Amino acid sequence: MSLPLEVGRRPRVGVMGGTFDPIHHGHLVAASEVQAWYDLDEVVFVPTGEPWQKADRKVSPGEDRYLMTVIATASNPRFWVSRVDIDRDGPTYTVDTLRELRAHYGGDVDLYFITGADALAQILTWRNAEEMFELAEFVGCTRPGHDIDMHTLDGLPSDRVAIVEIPALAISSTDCRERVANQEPVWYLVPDGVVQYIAKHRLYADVAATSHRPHRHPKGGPQ
Ligand SMILES: Nc1ncnc2c1ncn2[C@@H]1O[C@H](COP(=O)(O)OP(=O)(O)OP(=O)(O)O)[C@@H](O)[C@H]1O
Ligand SMILES: O=C(O)c1ccc[n+]([C@@H]2O[C@H](COP(=O)([O-])O)[C@@H](O)[C@H]2O)c1
Repeated sequence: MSLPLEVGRRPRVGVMGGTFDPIHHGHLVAASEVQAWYDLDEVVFVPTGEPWQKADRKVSPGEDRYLMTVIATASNPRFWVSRVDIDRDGPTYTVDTLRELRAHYGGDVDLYFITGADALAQILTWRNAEEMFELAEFVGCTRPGHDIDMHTLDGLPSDRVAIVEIPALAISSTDCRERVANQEPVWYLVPDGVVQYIAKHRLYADVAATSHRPHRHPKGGPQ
């Protein structure tokens, strides 16, 4: 489902694809910033079905990632969540996502695919990259700890790729999963409803934990 879009101009829609295992405030801030910068009518969040570039690690069931994404985005009238990727069998390719979304809007739409700027450097390894750039413009959000070397953008069509600086949120899903496994808080890193969903469904309990607790300093400091 999506909003009735503004009559009289070609709709502008952001596409925020991600594994969202779990969705966190870094994702939400990126989507919100790009929505504002590009005056987007709406942003559709698309949880990945089978993220083939993450095949070496365990990913939570699509239904859990979909529901957490719905919970996280529910309060924003410009955000909605699509099942196109989790309902498609086989590895998820963005070119298929963009084709399906374009069909959903009847073809007459400008799509903006929102991604971490670091991910842009890998984008030529994605399936049918050339067609992807015809289907959407790509907006890379700068992300703390992932400084972008502009040379990594060589080879990308400059008229279809933009970089947007967003407020620094040093949050990653990996860190959230490790915190849960280690019984450390994820409050305020992910939306409140997502904290509750993770606890209720006992997600990430078996993830290898790495402690974030402060080390006890021999001469005192935080206890
Ligand atoms: N803190 C953040 N700020 C801005 N963009 C982010 C942030 N974290 C992730 N992204 C971007 O959001 C998209 C979806 O990311 P994904 O679901 O893989 O989250 P992640 O935190 O990178 O996950 P993981 O740690 O499991 O690899 C990617 O394009 C990624 O670059
Ligand atoms: O199309 C591809 O080949 C491709 C390869 C890697 C990632 N993607 C997409 O990029 C988005 C972010 O992926 P990830 O793995 O960082 O969560 C998500 O929508 C993925 O489907 C797409």
